[in-house]
Amino acid sequence: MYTLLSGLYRHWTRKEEYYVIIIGLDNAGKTTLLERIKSIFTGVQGLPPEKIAPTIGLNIGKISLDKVHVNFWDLGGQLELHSIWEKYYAEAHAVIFVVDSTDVARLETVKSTFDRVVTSDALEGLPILMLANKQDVPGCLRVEEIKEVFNPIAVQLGARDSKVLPCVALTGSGVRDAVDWLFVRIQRNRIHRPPVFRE
Ligand SMILES: Nc1nc2c(ncn2[C@@H]2O[C@H](COP(=O)(O)OP(=O)(O)OP(=O)(O)O)[C@@H](O)[C@H]2O)c(=O)[nH]1
Ligand SMILES: [Mg+2]
Repeated sequence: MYTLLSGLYRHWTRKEEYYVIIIGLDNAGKTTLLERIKSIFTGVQGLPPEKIAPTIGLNIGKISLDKVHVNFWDLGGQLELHSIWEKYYAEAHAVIFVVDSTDVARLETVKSTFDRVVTSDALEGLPILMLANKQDVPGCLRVEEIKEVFNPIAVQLGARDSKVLPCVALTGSGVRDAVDWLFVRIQRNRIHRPPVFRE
């Protein structure tokens, strides 16, 4: 009886955890986004933008939504760091791919990088959210223009959930919508990539 009750108690009180990787080229605004997510969802002020340096290793953030923990892994975007991303794919439940909407010169590099990400076997079926960041900068690529560029690649996305959303990581505009969109999709995809359960 005791075993049954303690088993039920453990079942009820265990916490579900999901992992989201934040990737994209260097300077896209990934760490700024992570700090903004922390500020919005934990109420604890994240690092101010002027204190954020280029990421070499990994930055971690954790938020709770409806008693579910969502962990964010923000990885460095410099080209020589891209091979490290793959080490996190197997444990990820979703991908946020951040694009610098002002960086027209590197669109081809963004395309080939995104192409490698969406065709990676380890990420197959996972929700992918592309964030068109820095929408506050006059003259930047608008979401519709970015969608046009990435539509040919999106064909390879198959039946998985994917979306392009605008955001301004610097001010937080669009960040809540982005996380809300992702949260619904990772839960919807839980049969294919179940959460981690923590006691
Ligand atoms: N105007 C504007 N600038 C932004 C925005 N988000 C980030 N930035 C700036 O872009 C620069 C790079 O931001 P980071 O967050 O360090 O970029 P990152 O993608 O983490 O870069 P790596 O760690 O090198 O991969 C910083 O100067 C930020 O202040 C935004 O929404 N608007
Ligand atoms: Mg960074």
